[in-house]
Amino acid sequence: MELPPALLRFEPHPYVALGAPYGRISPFFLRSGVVQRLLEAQRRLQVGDSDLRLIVFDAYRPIAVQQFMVDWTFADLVARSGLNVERLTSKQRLAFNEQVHRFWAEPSLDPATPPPHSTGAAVDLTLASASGKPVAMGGEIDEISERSFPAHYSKDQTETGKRFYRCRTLLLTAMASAGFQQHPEEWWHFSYGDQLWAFYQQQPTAIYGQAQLKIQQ
Ligand SMILES: C[C@@H](N)C(=O)N[C@H](C)C(=O)O
Ligand SMILES: [Zn+2]
Repeated sequence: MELPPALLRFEPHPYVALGAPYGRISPFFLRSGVVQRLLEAQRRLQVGDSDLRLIVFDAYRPIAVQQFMVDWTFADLVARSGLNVERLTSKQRLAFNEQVHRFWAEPSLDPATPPPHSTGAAVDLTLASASGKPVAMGGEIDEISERSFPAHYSKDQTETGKRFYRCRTLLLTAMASAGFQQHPEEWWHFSYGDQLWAFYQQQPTAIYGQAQLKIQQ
């Protein structure tokens, strides 16, 4: 189902804005059981601070979009390093690929290993103020750096570091209380019922495989 209005979303959607090939499929689709849990996570969050909300950055990702984002991230990393993508040595190519795949799942077409977001059970999100402004979390969503590790600020004793860590902990606590599993290296990525969730929650199998979406007319 599409995200209900009670849950905020980033608009324009960041990957649609980059030209990712969604066709007429919504990037804000999620399994209805996952949406119910997100609403529960937002309720739990607001018990502690009624001014805070969840804001969804990304949800459903067809495999063609996963491939597009892997390629886009690779090209972006190379460009930021000042190198030319056409002139990379195989060693350099391998090193950039490693960085990309530390944060992005393989766009696998094998139904036995669906990328998390292709299941409709994974969501990238953050906290927002009551007016919908994203809260500073000490790093951007999708940032390829150690700042993305959930515990990055855990030992930072500066006032800003402590604030970032407190906000990340608020997000994690609300999401975990509704049954979500956080990605071990991405503070913004959570899932309920996919393979990553099953692995860390010690469940025998995932609940959800790759989602087969019907295009909305
Ligand atoms: C990088 C981020 N947007 C993300 O979703 N990462 C996970 C691991 C994925 O690609 O499924
Ligand atoms: Zn994600």
